[in-house]
Amino acid sequence: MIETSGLAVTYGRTAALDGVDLTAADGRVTGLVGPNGSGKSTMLRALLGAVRRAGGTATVDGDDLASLKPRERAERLAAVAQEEHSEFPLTVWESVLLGRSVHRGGWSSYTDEDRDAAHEAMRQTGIDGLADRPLGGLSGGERQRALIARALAQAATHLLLDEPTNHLDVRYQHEILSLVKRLPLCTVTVLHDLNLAARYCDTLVLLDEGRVAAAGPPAEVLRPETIEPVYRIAVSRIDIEGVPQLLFRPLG
Ligand SMILES: Nc1ncnc2c1ncn2[C@@H]1O[C@H](COP(=O)(O)OP(=O)(O)OP(=O)(O)O)[C@@H](O)[C@H]1O
Repeated sequence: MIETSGLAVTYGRTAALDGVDLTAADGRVTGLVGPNGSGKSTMLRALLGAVRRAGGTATVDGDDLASLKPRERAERLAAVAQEEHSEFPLTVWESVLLGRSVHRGGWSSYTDEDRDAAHEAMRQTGIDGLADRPLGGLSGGERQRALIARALAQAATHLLLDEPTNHLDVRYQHEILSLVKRLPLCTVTVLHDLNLAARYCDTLVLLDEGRVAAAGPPAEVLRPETIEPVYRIAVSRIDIEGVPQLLFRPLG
């Protein structure tokens, strides 16, 4: 479980997060949604310990994230950032295997268990056929799946994803999110697409200018009267098989 209370992060004079409370339960997908600049990526960075907190608390399974050593943090939290560019010309297989490095001390070599975990992560994300391809030569969608495979190979108990459907075609958007939903992990994911968020997240946290505008099950958060003032666009909602779906009206 990941919990934050009153979490605050500032960049210089900009308050990127201001008093954010979040509870992400085990075995559930928690979606971070909100307009551009509302603080979603900063929230993930704060959970990874990549930005300093200006206030509040952030815990993973009850332990203060700031107190964890890098290796302990990596054993608990795996992350896929929005854009990752490697300086090294790795193949997909080498990149996924790197997810196992957290379990290896110093220069020790990979074990059969590491290789099995890497194979399984590639199978789950549908990239087994790409093992020998250079990471730099993949399409955006293939690359995204390879990065998710590396995070799965890490076998952490908590997964942090920053727009995992970016670059994916509609079929893979659904495939990746349905995979994420099936994982027995505590997942926190940034999503821009509110209709995908409605379908695959158990809980949503709607951020607006660094504050929580609404939090709860998608059906409660995705109300037109909540969404319209935050995104500044008119919205109609229909519910399909109990899942809210939003239609946005053209501006002007
Ligand atoms: N490194 C930085 N230095 C200064 N300000 C930053 C930095 N990173 C983010 N910000 C500011 O912090 C606020 C939150 O940014 P953040 O990237 O967390 O938002 P976001 O919701 O992820 O946005 P997007 O949907 O556009 O990716 C914005 O006002 C942004 O300009």
